[in-house]
Amino acid sequence: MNAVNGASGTALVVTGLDVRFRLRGGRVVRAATDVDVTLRRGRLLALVGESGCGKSVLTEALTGLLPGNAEVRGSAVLEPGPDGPGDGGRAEGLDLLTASEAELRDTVRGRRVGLVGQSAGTFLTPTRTVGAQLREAVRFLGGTATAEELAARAGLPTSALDDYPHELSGGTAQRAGLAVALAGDPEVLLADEPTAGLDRPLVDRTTDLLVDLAREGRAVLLITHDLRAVQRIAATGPVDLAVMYASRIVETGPAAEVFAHPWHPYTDGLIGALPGERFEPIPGHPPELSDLPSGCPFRPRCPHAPVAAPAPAGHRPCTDDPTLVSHGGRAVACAPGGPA
Ligand SMILES: Nc1ncnc2c1ncn2[C@@H]1O[C@H](COP(=O)(O)OP(=O)(O)OP(=O)(O)O)[C@@H](O)[C@H]1O
Repeated sequence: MNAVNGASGTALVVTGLDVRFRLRGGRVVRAATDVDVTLRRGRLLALVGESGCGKSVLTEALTGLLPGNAEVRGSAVLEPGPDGPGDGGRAEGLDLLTASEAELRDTVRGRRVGLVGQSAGTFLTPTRTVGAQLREAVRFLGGTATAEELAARAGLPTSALDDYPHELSGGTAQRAGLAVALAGDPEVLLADEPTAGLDRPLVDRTTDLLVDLAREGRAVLLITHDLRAVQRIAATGPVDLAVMYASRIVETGPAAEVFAHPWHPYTDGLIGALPGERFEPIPGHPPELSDLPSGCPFRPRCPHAPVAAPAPAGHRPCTDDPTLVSHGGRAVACAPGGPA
């Protein structure tokens, strides 16, 4: 195992991703708007934002699992693997948004892009042991690791290989799901709320594992509501942060830097709401994605918006522009708290 050993560089580049759901009656839900995200080998990208802002839709778009009423634009290029062109001999990368279902099934899902979901244990077949299912996943995906090696990699006790899924605790089931996701030795790992429902020590163990998997050379996307968990791993790990609001990324950058100096007022509000920080919730609610305002969707909740007083000393005036702009290794929309 470990086709990814110590790899670095870009693994997956999402550019201008738009996802819209057309509903009966003509209503349109904008679940992703002009999303730019880069996953790098050797790093974990934590994607945070309030419920319903479009985080899961991103992973569904990347794995070709969006429902039939979705309209998708943009690109999501899976770069050639760390060992060169690899699957299909492609040197130019594979756009996951236009790849055929057969290509995604036969060369991408599980093999190059692994998926870990919430309650990972629930997708395991109830009538077969975890070990049997792990061995089958390795065979099917053409992996080389043994079930025991995968268990060790995912922090799953070897004794759990003889258990049936219903015999696993929540944390052990989550690690079983992680072991299955690693069966094809994917270079990209998408983890959507993998710590939901776990207690704090298990949250810490799971997030530490994901950081370790990134350190080995994988590109890891962690979607979570748990900003506190991200703050903890950001202190020492190779962790980037992307903050999503109302279908748009509003700020990205190295997580430790963003936590120390958030530029976007929404990022500042999320961090300020943490226990140990100001512990103040952001007033108001996110807008309906089927009724987004023009300009900046955060404007109605923003303390720096034009309706409020003129920009306080040391802050730039609100631009009402939701476009993400790069500043060095970071990018931010508007940024009243950002670089002058
Ligand atoms: N098939 C669908 N048809 C219509 N709207 C959808 C569909 N799937 C998702 N949505 C909408 O897209 C938006 C984004 O959903 P998504 O699940 O990505 O949010 P999220 O940020 O992951 O939320 P949470 O943190 O609660 O999981 C939501 O408003 C959701 O209602």
